[in-house]
Amino acid sequence: MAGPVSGSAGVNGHRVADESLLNDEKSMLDNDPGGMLRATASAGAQVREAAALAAEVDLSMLADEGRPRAVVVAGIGTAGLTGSILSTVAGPRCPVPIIGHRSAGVPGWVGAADVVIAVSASGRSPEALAAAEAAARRGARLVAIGNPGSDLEAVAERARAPFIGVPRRAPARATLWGLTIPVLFAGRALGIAKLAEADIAETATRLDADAERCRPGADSFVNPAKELALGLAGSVPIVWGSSPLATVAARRFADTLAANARYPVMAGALGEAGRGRVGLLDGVFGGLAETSRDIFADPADDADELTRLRLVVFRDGGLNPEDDADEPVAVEERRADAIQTLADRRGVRCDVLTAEGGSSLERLASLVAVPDFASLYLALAHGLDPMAVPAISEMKELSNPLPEGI
Ligand SMILES: O=P(O)(O)OC[C@H]1O[C@@H](O)[C@@H](O)[C@@H](O)[C@@H]1O
Repeated sequence: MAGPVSGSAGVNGHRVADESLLNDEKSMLDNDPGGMLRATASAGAQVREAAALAAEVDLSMLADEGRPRAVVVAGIGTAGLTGSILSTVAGPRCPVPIIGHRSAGVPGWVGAADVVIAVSASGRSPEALAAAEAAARRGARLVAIGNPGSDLEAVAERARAPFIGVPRRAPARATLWGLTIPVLFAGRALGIAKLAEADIAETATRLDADAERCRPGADSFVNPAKELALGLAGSVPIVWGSSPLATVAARRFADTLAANARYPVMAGALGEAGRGRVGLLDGVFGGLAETSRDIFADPADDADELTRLRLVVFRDGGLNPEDDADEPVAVEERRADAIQTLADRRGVRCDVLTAEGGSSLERLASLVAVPDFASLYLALAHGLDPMAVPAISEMKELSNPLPEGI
C-alpha cells in the first residue's frame, strides 16, 4: 500500500484507503489525537447527561403564554441539525411550524407570539448569538442551549430566558446528542414533542450498544462501521433517506463524511431524489462507468482510477402507525426497494441501513450511530485526523473581517 502523501497546502494523508490502518487499536487512537472516537462513543452518556441537565432547568415559562405561533431553532452546523430532529420527533401532525434557521438572527416575521431555541455547542457562534439577541429584542420567548459560561449564556441571562448548559467536551459535530436532548426537552415543554423517559433511556442504551459494536478494537468483519467505511472508500457516496426521519440521518452522514473523512457526498430525501437526482445513476460515476470500461484492461489497473458512486439507503420501516404520516409506509418501502433495484441494474453498489427501535428518537439514533463511526474510520483509513479540519479553520480565518487598524 502506498505511503501517505503531502498534498497542497500541507494536507497529508493516504490517497487510497488503507484497511490495515483500521486493524491496530493503539495506532488508531494515536491517529485520533483529538479523541473523536471516544467522543462519538459517549453518545449514550451524552443523552443521559443532557437529560439530567435539562431536567434541572425550569422551562415552564416557555408554555406560560400557551401554544406559540411558530418555533424557530437557530444555530449552524450540528446545532442547526437539532431543529430537523425536533421536527422529526414532533411528527407530521405537529400543529406548530418548526423552522430551522441556519444564518444569523431570526426570520423577519418572528415576534412576541413565537419561540426561539438558540443552539450552539460552543455558545459562541455568531449565528446563535445573533438569534438569541434578536429574539430578546422582539419579545419572543427564548431558550438557549450550549456551553456553560459562554456568551450565549450571558445573552440568555440578560434576557431572563432559561439556559440549558451542556459542557462542551468535543467539537460540535461529536456533541449531537448533548445538543439534541435539551432541544427536545424544550419541544416537550411547549407541548409539541412527545418524549417519554423510557424513550430517552432506550435511545441511550441503543447508542451504547452501537458504540460497543463499532469500537476500535472490533475487527472489520464484525464491526459494521468499519465495514461501511471500507465499502465507501474511494467512491462518491450518495446517501438517501426513505422517510423524513431517515433523511435527517442521511444529511447527518453527509455532514460527518465531509467534515471527518473529507469525502464529497450527496444526501437527501429519496422521494425527491427519485424525480431528479436519481439521474446521476446513469452518468460517468454510475452506469456509464460500467459500460465504458475497457474489457481488456487489467481490473487491478483501473481500481484506483475509476471513481464510482456508492449508494447508502437509510430505510425507516415507519414503526409508528400513530404517526399518521401523509405518505403511507408502503409507498416509502416500495421506493426504497426500487432504488436498490435501479442501483443493481447500473452496477452501483448499495448499502442499506434499516432503522430499529420503538420511538422516533431511538429510530433516528439507530441510523446515526454506525454511520458516525464509519465517517471516523474512513478518515483514519486515509490517515486523516478526523478532528482537525484545516479547511474549516482556514475558512473562518479568511472570512473574518480584519481587526481594525490593519
Ligand atoms: O455549535 P457551535 O459551537 O455554534 O458550532 C457550530 C458549527 O461551527 C462550525 O464552525 C463548525 O465547527 C461546525 O462543526 C459546528 O457545528
